[in-house]
Amino acid sequence: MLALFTSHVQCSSDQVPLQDYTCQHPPYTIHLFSKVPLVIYISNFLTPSERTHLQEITKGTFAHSAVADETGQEGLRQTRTSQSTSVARDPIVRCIESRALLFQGFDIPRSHLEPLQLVQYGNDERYHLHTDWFTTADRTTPDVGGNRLTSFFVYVAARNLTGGGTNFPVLEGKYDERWCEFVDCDEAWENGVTFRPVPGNAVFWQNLGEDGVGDPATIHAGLPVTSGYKLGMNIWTRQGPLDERFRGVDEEDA
Ligand SMILES: O=C(O)CCC(=O)C(=O)O
Ligand SMILES: [Fe+2]
Repeated sequence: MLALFTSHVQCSSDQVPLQDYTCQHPPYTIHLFSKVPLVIYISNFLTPSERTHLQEITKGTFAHSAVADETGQEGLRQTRTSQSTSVARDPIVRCIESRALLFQGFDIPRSHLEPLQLVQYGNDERYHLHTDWFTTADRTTPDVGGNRLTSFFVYVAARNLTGGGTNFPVLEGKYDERWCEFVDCDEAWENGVTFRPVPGNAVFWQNLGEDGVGDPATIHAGLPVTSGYKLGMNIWTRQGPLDERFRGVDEEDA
């Protein structure tokens, strides 16, 4: 979460020319996993060229991820050993933002999105059980748009990856074998559900109930990467608009 508060706009000189770019959404496929909480697995949410672009524009910008403790203090914790970075907004990133907004209907403005966050994991790195919604009032003030209404965790890259699935211990497993393409069917029944980190795919879920209260059933973890490399991306939608201070200035909004 540190990234949100140190968000900055970078323009690397080796960026591809974007003048001729037009935003086109890929024909992704949705698989409704759970209605309450709402959990949807999405295939082909990102195109291969978007995945490459995200890696190129964030090269060399990763720092150890910070998490907030119960008192709302940011700190480097053993709970999260991955490295993260905030993604600067450019036309391709804006296209991915638009897709995430459209996925949720026509009613959510761009100002409700936090800057996209990339998270990378090497060997033995993980993110222990947590919720994406905050439990303390000082993390959900109006200037940051309140709490996190929804999350997408998008798999951007996987190189020689074993482990590294996204585990929801409270969700119930499924019986139909077709789920095994998206869910780790070797996971012990009592461990809940582990989504497979397939590059381009994503898991979407709703953190808050209709009453705006955080749903404990959305607790999840990034399981340890037992070999290889995993790169993911958080797209978090707040309940309301974030201040420019946290979102970064967006010329297109002017
Ligand atoms: O790495 C994952 O699979 C999940 C990461 C996550 O939950 C987060 O960054 O909030
Ligand atoms: Fe998370």
